[in-house]
Order: sequence, then structure tokens, then C-alpha cells
Amino acid sequence: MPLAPLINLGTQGQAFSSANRIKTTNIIALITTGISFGYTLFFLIAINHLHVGLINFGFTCAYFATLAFSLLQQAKLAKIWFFGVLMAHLLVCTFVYMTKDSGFHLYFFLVPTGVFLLFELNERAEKLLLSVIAVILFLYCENTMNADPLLLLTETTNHMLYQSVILVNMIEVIFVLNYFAKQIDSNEKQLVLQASTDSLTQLMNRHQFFITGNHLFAQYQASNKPFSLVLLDIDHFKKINDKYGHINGDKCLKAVSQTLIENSPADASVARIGGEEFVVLMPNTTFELCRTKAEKLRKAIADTKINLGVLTPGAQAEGEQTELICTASFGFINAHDKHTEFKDLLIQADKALYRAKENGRNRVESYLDHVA
Ligand SMILES: Nc1nc2c(ncn2[C@@H]2O[C@H](COP(=O)(O)OP(=O)(O)OP(=O)(O)O)[C@@H](O)[C@H]2O)c(=O)[nH]1
Repeated sequence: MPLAPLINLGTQGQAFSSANRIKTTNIIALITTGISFGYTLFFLIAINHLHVGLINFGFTCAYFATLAFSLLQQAKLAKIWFFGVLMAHLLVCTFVYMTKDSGFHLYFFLVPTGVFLLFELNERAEKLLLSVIAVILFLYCENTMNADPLLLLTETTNHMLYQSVILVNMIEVIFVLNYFAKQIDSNEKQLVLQASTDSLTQLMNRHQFFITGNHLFAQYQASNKPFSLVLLDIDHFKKINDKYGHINGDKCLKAVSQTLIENSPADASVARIGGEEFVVLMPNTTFELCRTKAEKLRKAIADTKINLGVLTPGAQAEGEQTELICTASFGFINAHDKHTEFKDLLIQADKALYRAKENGRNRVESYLDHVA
């Protein structure tokens, strides 16, 4: 049976962490269904007791029904149902068809760890209530003997069941801890990615740019190999937004990002550090080489035709083209001995960029040209 569609039931449209919890609930419900079915076969075949086998099969179906709640997007109900069925099942095992000697009530240990794994952080009342019920029921089962069980099991069979309960408890705890550890790892990776990436262009964001820039600047200071920084800003971007709409403005930002990635040197780092402001960090790049590379980037952007698709009604009425060409102004700086901090480079590249804007835009200026 293909399990992936069952595991993913109810995760559509959910936030990342909630979707993971729903997935985990579905996985645990499926595993418990499998274990319960194993016990059903044991009661039917090994113990040869139809009545007990059928009761247990009923609980097996009830575990599987957890997935129906997930399917109906009722995540909280799915979890309450699952733990409710589990506790009812353990009570029936201990007080209807077996006794506490089978050890089935030790499965109550899984409830507190399970609820803290599966419920959302803010579902405190549910977690606390289910955990307290599990502890009370465990103590009750541990201290009460079923005088009239449906199955009269030998000491050996009870011991075998007891060991199976311990084994399943251990496997489930190992599985849950392992799954939890993987989840934490994947959440951390996701958070690191989100914290360092610009969501629109997928380039490095401003925060990550300063981390990378400071690192490369420290490398430059240690090795004294050339290091350059290119700062660029799309020309008249406000007009583009006003004329073609914000969505097309975003398309323009994405197209410029793509052009920068495709035309920057392999060892360069590209970042979006403001609305329509980008930086390309170029290690191992001399002053003259940097000018050539910045010119190449300027030309590549100016040569890129951006397909806008649907235009705003205003732009349509004015008979605007569906293809947009935008330009950018560039300022660059090559690191030298007087630079003591990475941010000095950015400040001076910004001055050069300002000059490029003043001198007519769609051009490259260096800070040295400016100083001279
Ligand atoms: N579509 C879109 N627009 C943005 C985004 N971030 C900033 N902007 C817009 O970028 C525009 C920047 O305008 P200005 O700073 O006036 O610069 P400009 O129009 O490019 O003028 P010059 O730089 O002098 O050529 C503003 O209209 C912002 O609203 C974004 O993520 N998407």
C-alpha cells in the first residue's frame, strides 16, 4: 500500500511546523494500527479466541480512523481521538480480556511523550489533561487486578506479552526521539535558510551579506589578495512600479537577480540588500578587472527583456509594451590598506553609485574616479 498519501493527509495548506505534527500523527496512527493488528492476529491465531480477536480488531480500525480526522483537516480532533482510543484500548486489555500481568498498561507511558510531540505548543490544556488521565489510569491499572478476564493466560504467555509491550515501548520511544531529532534538524535548516535568504529573489539578504562580507574582508586582510565590491541600484524603479504595478516591479527584481547570478564570476556572492539595491562581492578581483565585470553586469541588465505578461489597466490603455527593459547604475570599490572595516567598502561604493546616478544613470563609476 502506498503510504505517502496517507502520511500527508491533512497537511495541505498548513504551516511548516503544523504540517510536520500532522504528518507525525498520521505516521504514529499507522504504526499503532500495524501493532494493534499484530496483536489481533496473535489473539485470533496463537490464542485462538474469536471474541477477543474481534474486539481487538475494532480497536485496530479505531486507530486507523485517526486518518479520517486528518483527512477532514481536524488535526486536534485526530490527536484527541488517537490518544482516547489508545487509553480505552489499554483499559479493555487490562480489565476485559487480560490482567495487568500482561503489562499492557505500561503502554500508558507513551501518552505523555506522545502528546508533547504531537500537540501544538499552545494546546497546553489538551496535553496536560491527556497526560494526567494517562498517569491516573496507569496507577489504577497497576493497583487493581481483573478477577474475571476473558483470556486465562499462562504465566509464560503473560510474560511473553509483557516483554512485547516493553519492546514496543522501547522501539516507539526510539522512533519518536529519532523523528524528533530529525525534525529539529530540518526546522533549524529551514530557519537558517529563511534568516539568510531574500524571499523574493532567493539571493542572500542584507543580514547574510554582512556576515559573508565581513568574512571575505577578513580573508582579504589575511591574504592581501585583491577584493572588490560592486553596488548597483535599478534606475527609476519607482516609475516602473507606478507604471507597471508592484507585481511587475517584483518580476523586474527577479529578472535582475537572475542576470546578476548568470553574469557574475563563479566565486562572487550576490545579495539583495535593499528594495532595488544589490551587491556583488568579488574576491580575487583587481580594480580594473572589477570595472570590466561591473560593465559586463550593467550591459547584461540593460540587454535583458523582461516579459511582464498582464499589464495594469492604466498601462494597457496607454498601449505599453508587455516587455520591459530596465537599467541599473553601478558604484564599485577595490579594497586597499586604508580600509579597516568591511562597511568602509559599502560606504564608498555607495558614494560612487550616487555619482553614477548623478551622471545620467545606466553607468559604472568607481570610488577612486570620484576621489580623483
Ligand atoms: N515591486 C517592488 N518594489 C519595491 C520593493 N522594495 C522597494 N520597492 C520600491 O522601490 C522604489 C525605490 O524608489 P526610489 O528609492 O525613489 O528610487 P528610484 O525610483 O529607483 O530612483 P533612482 O534610484 O534615483 O533611479 C520605491 O517605490 C519602493 O516602493 C519590492 O520588493 N518590490
